[in-house]
Amino acid sequence: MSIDPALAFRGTSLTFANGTRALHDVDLEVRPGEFVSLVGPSGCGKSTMLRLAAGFETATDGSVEVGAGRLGYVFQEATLLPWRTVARNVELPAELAGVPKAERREAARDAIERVGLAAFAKHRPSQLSGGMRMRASIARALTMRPELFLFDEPFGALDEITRQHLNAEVGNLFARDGFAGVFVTHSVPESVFMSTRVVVLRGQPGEVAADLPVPFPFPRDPELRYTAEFAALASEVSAALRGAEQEVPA
Ligand SMILES: Nc1ncnc2c1ncn2[C@@H]1O[C@H](COP(=O)(O)OP(=O)(O)OP(=O)(O)O)[C@@H](O)[C@H]1O
Repeated sequence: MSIDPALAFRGTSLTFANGTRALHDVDLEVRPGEFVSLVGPSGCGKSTMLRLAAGFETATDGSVEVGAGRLGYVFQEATLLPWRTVARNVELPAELAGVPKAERREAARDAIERVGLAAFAKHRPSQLSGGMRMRASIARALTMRPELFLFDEPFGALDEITRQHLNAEVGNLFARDGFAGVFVTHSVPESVFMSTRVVVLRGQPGEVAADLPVPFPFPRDPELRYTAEFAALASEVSAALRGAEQEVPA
């Protein structure tokens, strides 16, 4: 018996009201237990795909199906409220959803613990590093126990070491919780390290140019990055990306 996809784009196209064609006839399924990275040239529609999955945009042709389930969304910016502590920021989605106080405090405590921020729960965002703010943002999404977890280039502004730590931590969360993940990035090594599949898009309008499985088991050791198998796959993704960037837009 096949499992229903957590997310499916079926012949999906989106043209914005101003005439910009962002996506053209995209077919992509993400199943529970898959972590799919989207890479592609700037403007090829990666963020638009996440916004469609979250219901912030509507397809102009084809459909976007999201399996019945809870959604987590982590943005490029941590988007924390500066006047609230980490704990109060993390409990905000549950608060807005009307979850009773004791229950949402417990969920926030658990999520903060899991991203390694327990000692900073009472700090305000301005007292944290960029990496810690992003951890808080991930914890906030975790409180909703997402079955589909969307990441819009969350680590682009971080230094390389912090980024690699967070790559491994999100990988551990994925290995433990088994959500379906969709992760937008401009980094080829990050896409390979994080994913069970890398989807390369070309634009504009955005279309799927390549879909490459990544066979390494989870949890993944950061040292994986220095193996020959990893280098071979990363160079395959880079080649597909170079091909996608050279194509003349329609
Ligand atoms: N609300 C909007 N109205 C009109 N055009 C839009 C809107 N949002 C995005 N676009 C356009 O749609 C195209 C796809 O944008 P999108 O942000 O999805 O690309 P992206 O691949 O995520 O880019 P980047 O890698 O630079 O973040 C771009 O040409 C962008 O300018």
